[in-house]
Amino acid sequence: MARLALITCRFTRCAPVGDARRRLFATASTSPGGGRNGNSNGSGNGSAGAGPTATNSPPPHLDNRVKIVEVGPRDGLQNEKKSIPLATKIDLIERLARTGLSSIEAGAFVSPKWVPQMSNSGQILQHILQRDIPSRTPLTFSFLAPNMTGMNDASAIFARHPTAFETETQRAASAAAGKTTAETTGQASKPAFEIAVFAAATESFSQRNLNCDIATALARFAPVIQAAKDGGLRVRAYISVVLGCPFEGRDVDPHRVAELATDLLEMGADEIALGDTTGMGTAPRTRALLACLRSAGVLPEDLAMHFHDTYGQALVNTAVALEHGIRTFDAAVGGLGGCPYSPGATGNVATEDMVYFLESLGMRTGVDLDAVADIGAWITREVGKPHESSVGKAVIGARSRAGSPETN
Ligand SMILES: CC(C)(COP(=O)([O-])OP(=O)([O-])OC[C@H]1O[C@@H](n2cnc3c(N)ncnc32)[C@H](O)[C@@H]1OP(=O)([O-])[O-])[C@@H](O)C(=O)NCCC(=O)NCCSC(=O)C[C@@](C)(O)CC(=O)[O-]
Repeated sequence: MARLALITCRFTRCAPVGDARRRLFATASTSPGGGRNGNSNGSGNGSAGAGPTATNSPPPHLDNRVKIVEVGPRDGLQNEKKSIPLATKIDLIERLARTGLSSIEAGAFVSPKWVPQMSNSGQILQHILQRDIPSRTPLTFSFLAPNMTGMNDASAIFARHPTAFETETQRAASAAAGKTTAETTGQASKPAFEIAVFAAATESFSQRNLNCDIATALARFAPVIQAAKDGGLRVRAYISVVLGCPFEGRDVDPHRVAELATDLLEMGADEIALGDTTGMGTAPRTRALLACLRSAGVLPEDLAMHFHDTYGQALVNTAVALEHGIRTFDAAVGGLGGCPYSPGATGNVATEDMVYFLESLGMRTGVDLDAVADIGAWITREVGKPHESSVGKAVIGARSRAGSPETN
C-alpha cells in the first residue's frame, strides 16, 4: 500500500504520504543493521528520535539538537592534488573526534585511478577499528562505496575486526534506552560505521562522477546497501547536484530529486544527503526543493543537507532547511573541499561557521567551537590551503587578542 501511495504521489505530485512511509518502514525493518527503525540519527548527542519507534523525543522540527556530519577528511581532502600523508589524515580524524562531533566521514572506497587521494582509505578504516579513539560522544564513521568492488574492500577489513564496532542495531537500542552502549555494558564505547552511496540528480553529473547513468548507478547500489545492512552498518545515500549541475545548469528538476530519494529510501538507505555540489542553491529554490520532497513523502528526518559555499549561500540555505525540520548538516573544518567532478565548486561550508551559526539560533551542536577553529587553522596549513572559515579566523583572532592564542 505504502509503495502504491509513493508511486501515486510521484505521478500526482501532491498528497503527502509520510504516514504511509512511517508504517512501511516500521514493519519492514528486520535487517541486522536495524533498517530504518535502527535510525538513531547517529548523533550521539541524543538527537535520536527520528525513527518511528522513538517515543520520548520531540518531533525533529521542535528539537533544538542538531547533528553536524564532519566531511573534511573525505570531501575536504579528496580533491587535493598534493598527496596528504596517511598520518596527517589520521591525526585530523582523531583531533575532530575530540571536539564533540559525533559523525565523521573518513574516506572513500573508490577507484584510486579516479580519486587517488582516497587510496589509503582502507588503512584509515583499519586504524579506526584497531584503536580506541578518544571522543566525547559515541562516534559514527562513514566511508563512501559506490559499487561492490569498494564494498567488498571495506567488508574484508570489517571482517577482520568483527567485535571492534557497534552495529546499527546496538547503537539504536542504546539510543532508545537513552544511554550509550558503554553506559549499558560498562565497556569502552565502540564506534559505529556507515556506508555512503552517491547518486546524482542529473545524467551528465552521474556520467562524470560514476562513469554510468543514474539507473545503472542505482542498480550498483542495491547490493552495496544490502551488504552494509547485513554487516550491521548504517547507510547514507547522497544525491549530488540537487540545486544546480555544472553541466546542465541550475534548473535541476526537484521532482527528479524526490523520485531518487524515494527510490533510495525504499532500497534501504537510512538517510538521504542532498548535495548542493555546486553551491548554486538559493533560499527560494532550497525551499521549493524541500517542499517537493515533503509532498513526495520524504520526511525531514530522512534528510541531511550537504551545502558547498561557492556562492556564500550555505548558511542561508541551512536556515531554510532548519525551518523545514531538518536537523542534520554536513560541513568541513576550515571550509575544505570541492568535488573533482564539479569544476569551479569550492569547499564545503566550514564546520566552524556552521557551529557558530546554529548555536547563535539557539540550536545545540555539542561541538567545541574553539577546538574546531584550531583544527581548521592547523589542517589548512598542513595542506597549504587558505583558511576559509570566517568564524574560525575570528575565534582565533579574538583569543589571540585576549592573550590565549591558537593551541595547535
Ligand atoms: C565508480 C567508479 C569506480 C567506476 O569506475 P569505472 O572505471 O567505470 O569502473 P570499472 O568497474 O570499469 O573498473 C575500472 C577499474 O577500477 C577498479 N575499481 C572499480 N571500482 C572500484 C572501487 N570502488 N575501488 C577501487 N577500485 C575500483 C576496477 O577494479 C578496475 O580496475 P582495473 O582492472 O582497471 O585495474 C569510478 O567512477 C570512481 O571511483 N569514481 C569516483 C567517484 C568519486 O569518488 N567522486 C567523488 C565523491 S562524490 C562527491 O564528492 C559528491 C558528494 C558525495 O560529496 C556530495 C556532493 O557534494 O554532491
